[in-house]
Amino acid sequence: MISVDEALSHLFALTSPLDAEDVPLIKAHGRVLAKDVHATRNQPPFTASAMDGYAVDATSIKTGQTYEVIGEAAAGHAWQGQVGPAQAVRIFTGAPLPEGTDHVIIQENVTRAGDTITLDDSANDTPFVRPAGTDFKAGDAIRAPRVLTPSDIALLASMNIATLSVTRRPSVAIIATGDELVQPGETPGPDQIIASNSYGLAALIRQLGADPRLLPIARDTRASLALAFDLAADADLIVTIGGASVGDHDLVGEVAADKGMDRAFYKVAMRPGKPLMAGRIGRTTMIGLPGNPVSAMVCGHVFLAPVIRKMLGLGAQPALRETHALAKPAPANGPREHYMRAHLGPEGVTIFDRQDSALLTVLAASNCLAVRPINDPARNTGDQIDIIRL
Ligand SMILES: Nc1nc2c(c(=O)[nH]1)N[C@H]1C(S)=C(S)[C@@H](COP(=O)(O)OP(=O)(O)OC[C@H]3O[C@@H](n4cnc5c(N)ncnc54)[C@H](O)[C@@H]3O)O[C@H]1N2
Ligand code: MOO
Repeated sequence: MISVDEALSHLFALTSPLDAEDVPLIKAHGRVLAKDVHATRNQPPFTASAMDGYAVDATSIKTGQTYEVIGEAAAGHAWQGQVGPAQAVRIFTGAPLPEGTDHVIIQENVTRAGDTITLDDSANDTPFVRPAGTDFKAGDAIRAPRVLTPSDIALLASMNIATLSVTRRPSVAIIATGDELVQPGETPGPDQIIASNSYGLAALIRQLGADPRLLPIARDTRASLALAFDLAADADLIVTIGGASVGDHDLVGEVAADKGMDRAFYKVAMRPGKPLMAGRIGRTTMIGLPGNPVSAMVCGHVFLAPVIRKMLGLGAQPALRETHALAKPAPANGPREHYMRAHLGPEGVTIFDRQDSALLTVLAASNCLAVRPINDPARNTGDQIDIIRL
């Protein structure tokens, strides 16, 4: 058995970042920027008013000063001309400041009579202008790689970037295996259960920015599994679920070998997730996850997520860990790294008592995995412990 770190290194060696494709800005949210982007203009492109009021020359401002209002500037409608001493231009938020002005007096601070305004004593020193290029300047960069957020999309739009280069979404084929499985919504026989892992993993894969493809459930026969592998052949990543252990009906390893899998490893010193396997079939990486529902989901967070991030060009990093205090004592750990279902709250980390890898209710109640190193001794309330957020 190899360690979790060794398994991850093997998985990173099996995968490379995918190529890039161009997408319109409206489709770019959540995608990974593949090439640096440079602003094509300054923002604002001119010195702009930040308020509704009157544009004047700042040196003229004093209580009681009067100005003749000689024109109007609105957003999208600059006032052309030169503003002289004792003159002002009516101005609105977003309008370019006219020549000869560098200050906006907000309209609340003047008294207007016809075309004359008089400054109140409440006029202050704040210029209420946004100099050209205060937000960004032409040539300023947004660096790749980066998962594009809604804020990034707004900034890219402002930079006048209509199309951008993003990493292609990995296509991930999911093969659930087992005679006992039916799809959600079907009527199970008395000895059948519902395929849950495939749906949970598909959700995780989509959340990570990849495209999950659910294949029909493969039955516990070589022919059915072989057909599923053939259907998955054009995927970037094949994920099988179940059939990975040592039972007579655990055929995934054998059929993958028939399909030419170059196996990188089988079995990892972790709980849950021991019967994990991985390798390459042609150009496609294959990860065989254990069938127990919680095992499959934990392996999804610990292995699948870092692999997908690497394929997206986000680097080869294990799942992010944080350290928090235990809210409750934890028993000693054994010879496998243990990813314990737990809840992180204001009081700290509470590890659930029930850790059976078939309990999806416990997983759903968890918001993190508490990571216990091999042979970690018993821990007390207040001890620091590593967690991975779910
Ligand atoms: N003698 C041994 N038996 C087992 C060992 C072992 O080392 N020696 N390891 C155990 C561990 S740990 C795990 S994990 C399981 C994993 O076995 P498989 O990957 O072969 O999984 P299956 O036997 O196919 O299924 C296990 C369990 O999970 C259910 N299952 C499978 N697929 C799904 C799915 N898509 N959705 C929901 N549930 C699923 C399946 O019905 C079984 O109940 O092996 C132990 N045995
Ligand atoms: O390792 Mo199994 O994945 O413990 O349930």
